[in-house]
Amino acid sequence: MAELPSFLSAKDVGSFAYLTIKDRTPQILTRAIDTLHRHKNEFFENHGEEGVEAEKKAISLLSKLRNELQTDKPIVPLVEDCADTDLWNRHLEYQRSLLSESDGQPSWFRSPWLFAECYMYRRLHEAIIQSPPINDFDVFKESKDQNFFESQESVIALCTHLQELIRTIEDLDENQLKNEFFKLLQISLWGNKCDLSLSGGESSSQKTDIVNSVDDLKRFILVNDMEHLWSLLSKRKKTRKEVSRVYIILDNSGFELVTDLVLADFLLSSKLATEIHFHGKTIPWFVSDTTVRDFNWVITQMKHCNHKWVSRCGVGWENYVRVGRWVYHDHIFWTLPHEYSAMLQVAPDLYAELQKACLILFKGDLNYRKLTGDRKWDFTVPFHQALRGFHPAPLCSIRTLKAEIQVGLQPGQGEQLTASEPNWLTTGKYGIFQFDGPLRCDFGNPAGEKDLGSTFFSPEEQCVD
Ligand SMILES: O=P(O)(O)OC[C@H]1O[C@](O)(CO)[C@@H](O)[C@@H]1O
Ligand SMILES: [Mn+2]
Repeated sequence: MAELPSFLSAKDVGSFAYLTIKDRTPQILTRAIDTLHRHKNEFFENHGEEGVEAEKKAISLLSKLRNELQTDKPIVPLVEDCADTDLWNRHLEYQRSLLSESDGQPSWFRSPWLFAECYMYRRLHEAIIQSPPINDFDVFKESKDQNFFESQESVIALCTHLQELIRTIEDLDENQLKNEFFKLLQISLWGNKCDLSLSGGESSSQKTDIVNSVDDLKRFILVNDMEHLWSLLSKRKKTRKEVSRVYIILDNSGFELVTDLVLADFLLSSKLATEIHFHGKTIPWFVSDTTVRDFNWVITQMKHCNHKWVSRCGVGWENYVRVGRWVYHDHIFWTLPHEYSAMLQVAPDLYAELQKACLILFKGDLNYRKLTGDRKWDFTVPFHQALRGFHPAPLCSIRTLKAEIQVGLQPGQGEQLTASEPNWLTTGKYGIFQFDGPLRCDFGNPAGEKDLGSTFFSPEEQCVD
């Protein structure tokens, strides 16, 4: 068997991974320290002197962390006992085992980028939980909320569009329904431009009219498997006897989350799905990723908004959650450093859960890095191959490109882009809908039993009618 390509790593001086570890992560830690400082009075009001002492402790732990990172110290085991501590420390052992004696210890710049970057967010979390009584404080909450408020106009435009669509949805013919599906998919794709870790935590909200920009942006979609998604869901709708679950593995809160919820609403309203299962993060992650608090906060904000259609969305979505047509899940696996090909081994319960889906949508760049193992694949390697056995159900990555990794391109396509735009992989300007899985519609029966790790075929390998 051919050897696997190596991991992206900050040891490649000048690479995007290197610049992230060198510049962006210390900047994120500095902002976290500033945020704690700014909340000092609030900590005092809520907890008295104890709150102020906790703030000092968290700041000193974060400064120490920043120093370890900037001086490329060895990566040390986690100390605080949590549900995931053992898995993290075992993974660190595994990283050690990959190095030869002359390589020394895994360190910030010498480790795989995916591991080092995830570890940074996990250590940041450790600093907070080691500082009671402020151990529940989310240092990124403020910027996530700000992103939502700054995107107000786009949120209004999007909700107005959705409510008008729902009003006439029964009158739409197949083709019109498909066009609307494609439009909302693309809005959800471009919503992924708004993450806050690429900008080092700086504001990155949606200010342009996204509903009317999708046609102009189409030329920036490098892999477009939207037709597969339509074919899968519409076929299933026609033949359906029972539930059709679509899983959305969420990425960023704020505007991106609204685009995902709008898409989720459309999937139910159009009867392309009967249940939506969202997966979020259990801890603050990559600055802007969605936790259960963010999920509930966005819906509540929308419900109380004084704009009629925004509030209509909020009320409807709260109701979907109440009646169980929208289900929110989280799992520690999503904030481990493991690639998804390890899920079956590391989190078999989550793998089994994902097998109940008829389609899984993976939002965002980090999910793509974990799907493909964050390796230096050739641009033309098939997506199916890069997934290395991760096939719980038909799946699609919806991602704007923000890391030096992309598979499944046409021969020459990547090279051409590199020649004309050297930074095409990392600016978020380009996007993909990359699908893997059978186009049969009999998957994802929650009651039906399936073998763990059943073999799937990529669309190229099967007859599609
Ligand atoms: O929110 P997303 O789309 O997963 O993007 C996060 C991306 O931003 C970065 O943190 C930029 O450093 C990438 O490492 C990461 O893949
Ligand atoms: Mn993110």
